[in-house]
Amino acid sequence: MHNVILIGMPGVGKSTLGVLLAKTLGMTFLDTDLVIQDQKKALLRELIAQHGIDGFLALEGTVCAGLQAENAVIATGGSVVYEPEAMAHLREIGTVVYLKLGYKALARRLGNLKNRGVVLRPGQTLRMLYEQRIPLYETYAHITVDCGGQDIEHTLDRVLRALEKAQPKKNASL
Ligand SMILES: Nc1ncnc2c1ncn2[C@@H]1O[C@H](COP(=O)(O)OP(=O)(O)OP(=O)(O)O)[C@@H](O)[C@H]1O
Ligand SMILES: O=C(O)C1=C[C@@H](O)[C@@H](O)[C@H](O)C1
Ligand SMILES: [Mg+2]
Repeated sequence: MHNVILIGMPGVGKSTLGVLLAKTLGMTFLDTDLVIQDQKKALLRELIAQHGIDGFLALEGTVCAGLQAENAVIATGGSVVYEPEAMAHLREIGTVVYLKLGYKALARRLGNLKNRGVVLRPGQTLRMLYEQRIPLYETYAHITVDCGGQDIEHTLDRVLRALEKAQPKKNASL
């Protein structure tokens, strides 16, 4: 039943790092963005265009709140933290790891936001999105790993060490 769930801003490396982590730990890998696409038979950007931001978030929330997984590393979409039910479920089924990256590094990493389908509301800048989401990631994380200033292999090492050390605060109330 125990899973590792990666949360964090878009482009921080949840999907890229998640696969490597799963290989290293001998776990399976799930990407909730791909689960949504598979269940709905549409691309994320098509779903956002079709249902609007709130519709997409509701859909993402429902899929993630019902996610069944065992011994899996689960990369989530950056927007899942807007959905309390989904986050309660994810915290229940595993250890939630927040991959943290400073604003400047993230902005450099992200490039074109539109191609990623980030759920930005009209007038909302990346900086505003960052400020809004950071407290949510912090609230839901069992563990936080700083991914700044290092390549992916070093980040992988950091996550592995953090997981080894962690006593998941499974019963901690939010
Ligand atoms: N040190 C690093 N760690 C992780 N990713 C890195 C690093 N340096 C560069 N990258 C690049 O940053 C990008 C991370 O994108 P990725 O799709 O894994 O992010 P994500 O967190 O899954 O985003 P989303 O929420 O949109 O799904 C990749 O293109 C990856 O190659
Ligand atoms: O951070 C976000 O706003 C998103 C990230 C993607 O992974 C997708 O889940 C979706 O396109 C929204
Ligand atoms: Mg991803």
